[in-house]
Amino acid sequence: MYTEVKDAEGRITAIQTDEPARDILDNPLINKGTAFNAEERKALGLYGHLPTRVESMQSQVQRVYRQFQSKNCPIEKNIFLNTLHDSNTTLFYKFCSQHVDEVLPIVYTPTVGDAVEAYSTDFRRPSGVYLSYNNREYMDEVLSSFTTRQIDFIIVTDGEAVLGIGDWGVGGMDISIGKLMVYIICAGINPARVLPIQLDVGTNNPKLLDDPLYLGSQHKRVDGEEYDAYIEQFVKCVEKNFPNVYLHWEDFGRGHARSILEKYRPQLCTFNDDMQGTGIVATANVIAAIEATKTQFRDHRVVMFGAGTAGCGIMDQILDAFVDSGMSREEALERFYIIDRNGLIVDDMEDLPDFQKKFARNRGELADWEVSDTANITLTEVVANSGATILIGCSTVKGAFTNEILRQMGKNTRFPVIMPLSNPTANSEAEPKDVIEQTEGRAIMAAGSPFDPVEYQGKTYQISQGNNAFIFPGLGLGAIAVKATAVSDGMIRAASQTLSSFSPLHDSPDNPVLPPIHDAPKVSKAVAIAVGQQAVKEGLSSMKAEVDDVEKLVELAQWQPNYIPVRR
Ligand SMILES: NC(=O)C1=CN([C@@H]2O[C@H](COP(=O)(O)OP(=O)(O)OC[C@H]3O[C@@H](n4cnc5c(N)ncnc54)[C@H](O)[C@@H]3O)[C@@H](O)[C@H]2O)C=CC1
Ligand SMILES: CC(=O)C(=O)O
Ligand SMILES: [Mg+2]
Repeated sequence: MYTEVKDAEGRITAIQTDEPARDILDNPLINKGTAFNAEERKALGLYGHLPTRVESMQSQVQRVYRQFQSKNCPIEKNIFLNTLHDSNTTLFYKFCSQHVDEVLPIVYTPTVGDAVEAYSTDFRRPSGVYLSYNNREYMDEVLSSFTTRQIDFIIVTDGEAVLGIGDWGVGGMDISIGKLMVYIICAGINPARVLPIQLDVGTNNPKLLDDPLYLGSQHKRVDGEEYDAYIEQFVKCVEKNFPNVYLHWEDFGRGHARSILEKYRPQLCTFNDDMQGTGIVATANVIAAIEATKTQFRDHRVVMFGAGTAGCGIMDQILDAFVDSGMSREEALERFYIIDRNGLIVDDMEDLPDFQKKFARNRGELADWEVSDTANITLTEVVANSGATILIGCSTVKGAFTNEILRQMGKNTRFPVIMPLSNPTANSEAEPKDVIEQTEGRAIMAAGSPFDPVEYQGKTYQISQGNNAFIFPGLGLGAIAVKATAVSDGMIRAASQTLSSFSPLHDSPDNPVLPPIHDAPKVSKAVAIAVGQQAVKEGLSSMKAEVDDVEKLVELAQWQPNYIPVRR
């Protein structure tokens, strides 16, 4: 056991522990390895357990960097960094904070996708909380065992729709862990106060069902009423054991993501990253693009390819932005088109889910469109007939934005907004190089995963990473800083407007739409302050005292990856 010693304002100033020497070195949250100084080594009984030389943290970081660089491929780097995380968490985050550009693609998209797929074959040690449907009677017991420390954040997944790679069952644990790392790198969430959780309800992935090494429950996914009851049990246990927690849902399947959020949003401080986080980033980009190109919302037509959790989540928020600009909802909806597996969603299609229905186009309005099959109107046809100015992809379909489509976007408008957002890199709807070339360098673009800059006609184009990583860390930090009781639409709008205000497009339409990803920590702090202020304004802060300085609360809630004294 260890306890945090805090000053009057709640900053952690020291760690007090009664653990034996070996346990201290095995506890990643307090271990400093070779950086334990002489005084600590003496007090904690560490002599003999460490090589003689006392190192500075910076010297440790240099060694980590050498070792990191010596790894031959991204997945080896991922394994190396996760091993470091599990042995010395503070050093891991210090290293990450100094090498954000190099580290994010390794602990997050795209490499985390490979780690999820290889979860069972590459398994080394358990990490996070596994809640199995088959052992559901122990759920409360398991969660209550984590109440010895303060938990501010839970990220939970059931692994059904991980990034764009599909159902990876228990391997989804690595996406919960990877996202928490992004929270900590970008927003300075305290790593001792987070809990990654995987709800193991089985898998429908035939490869996993046949794999003798698969580590999850090897049966088809539990669904329907049993699934809903399991989620209800989970939420109740979370509320009971962690009453003030921020509950983040990640990569649930299309059939569950939205219904879970809608059900629990009124009662919990909760957030769905794929729907809401992605929506905030895409909307921020659209707002920045419209402002920078000095156009009006009413001049635009928005096409979404892939009308699932992220796609419709994005369209909901862009719709709100159109309405905020002064249009009626009906007028705004006339400018929206969503496309799924059966082509453009039209109101005479049967069995449309509610989240698609509201964007369905009236069949009569399409009478003069030139299409080859009215029962399946393709993306190419929608882009040509609608005069789309904004094209977004959340379909997982690599290369869906063909050169013909990209060229048509360039014909439709001077500055087309093109966002192939599917992850990981291999699922992107378009290669940035094609987007730039086919639109003669005029596109305002963002992709979901990181891409190298593109050279075109003597100019270098930086490719923005339109990923919810720009938002969820700051949104979460802002919410916990003021002890928010909910994540309201107002807080979401505040996040989107703040991110938009950071857009380099405001200086010139030739600039990237988003700042570089290494600015995510700066952006996250600003987002946190705006979100916290909005929560206070809406009466959603549960702080006992009146809140007058949200910036200070945000700073107090932030953890820094620095060693602090450890003593007996
Ligand atoms: N950049 C970012 O921050 C984010 C990106 N995403 C990405 O968006 C993609 C989708 O994720 P979710 O919405 O969670 O999945 P989802 O499964 O809910 O949605 C995907 C949708 O695409 C449709 N689709 C599949 N094949 C299609 C085809 N050939 N033509 C038209 N539609 C097709 C599916 O029917 C489904 O409605 C993933 O690649 C994911 O990585 C998701 C969240 C955040
Ligand atoms: C980024 C993310 O949340 C996704 O691709 O699912
Ligand atoms: Mg996701």
